[in-house]
Amino acid sequence: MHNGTSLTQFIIEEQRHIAGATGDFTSLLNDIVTACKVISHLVNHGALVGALGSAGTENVQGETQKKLDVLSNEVFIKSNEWAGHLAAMASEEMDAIYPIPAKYPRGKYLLTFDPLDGSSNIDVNVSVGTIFSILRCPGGGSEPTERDFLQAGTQQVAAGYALYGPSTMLVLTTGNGVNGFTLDQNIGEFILTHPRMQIPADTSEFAINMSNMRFWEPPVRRYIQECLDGKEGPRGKDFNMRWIASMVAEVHRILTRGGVFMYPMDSKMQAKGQGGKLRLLYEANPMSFIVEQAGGGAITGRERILDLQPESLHQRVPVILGSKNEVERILSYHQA
Ligand SMILES: O=P(O)(O)OC[C@H]1O[C@](O)(COP(=O)(O)O)[C@@H](O)[C@@H]1O
Ligand SMILES: [Mg+2]
Ligand SMILES: [Mg+2]
Repeated sequence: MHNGTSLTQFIIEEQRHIAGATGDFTSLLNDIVTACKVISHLVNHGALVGALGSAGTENVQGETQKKLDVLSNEVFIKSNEWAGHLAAMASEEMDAIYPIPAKYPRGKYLLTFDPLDGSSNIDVNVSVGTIFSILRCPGGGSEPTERDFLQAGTQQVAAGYALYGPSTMLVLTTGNGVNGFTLDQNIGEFILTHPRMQIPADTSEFAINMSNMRFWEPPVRRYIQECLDGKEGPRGKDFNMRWIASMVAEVHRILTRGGVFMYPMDSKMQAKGQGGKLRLLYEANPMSFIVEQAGGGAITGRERILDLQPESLHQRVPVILGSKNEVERILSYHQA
């Protein structure tokens, strides 16, 4: 595929290599893309469309929802519930699964999504995103259940994210590499600008929320300390640090120039009985699929994320992903 190809064209081409894919998959992806375009408009217009501030409600994770969390969730539901490709959806902002209402036909796919990622950055005009993952519904989709969503990340048919930054981009994998598209606001179409994205195996850049340092496990503390020791330390080279607090923006930086992103397990979360910060089904799994398809690695610290068997819809896991050699080094520190 050459630069300048539209996303619509690209999706039709991609469908050709997916076993059993019919037009359903193509138009499902197009509906998701439409939802991201609408959310991009809301993000870009912020206060002008009343999209800033708190919604005054809490989601199942006990987090205060932002207006844009709720608005983006509604946009995703409205764009994807009517066309007959889905059996059900699941979202960060909805406690239970959302079976497609009886007034619409049901289809063979399941969609999980984080409608607005990086919510703490909305009101300060820093890049945010949307993350999504597509699964097949066991049993064809007539009576979908929560259990149907609890599939290992290796079962994903496709995954992607939209990044609402200086430009709006969409990055997608269907298991055949990773491609990035930029929204041409003039024609309202995503255009292929970043074909076959690859993550460099080595890096000198790490991303972690340092304010949690005193709660980290020894392997993570050792890895970060060695990065901070730089040239004078065992790594023999200096490292730079970044933390945007929007997972989508961190992963996009890593896809573009390498790096390692870490939201590891820590004693504060353990004390709360929490399995991590980020959610397996609609953050860790789709991002791990994309990162692995771009030549990187994605682990919990001790295991490959895509091999995990999900136990619940909003399950949280530790996430360490990015440049392959760094991720393998961090894995070895956990195994040591
Ligand atoms: O506030 P912290 O500890 O920096 O955490 C930031 C992390 O939390 C998240 O914002 C969680 O995602 P949501 O905004 O979708 O809830 C990630 O995007 C980001 O990596
Ligand atoms: Mg998120
Ligand atoms: Mg979110």
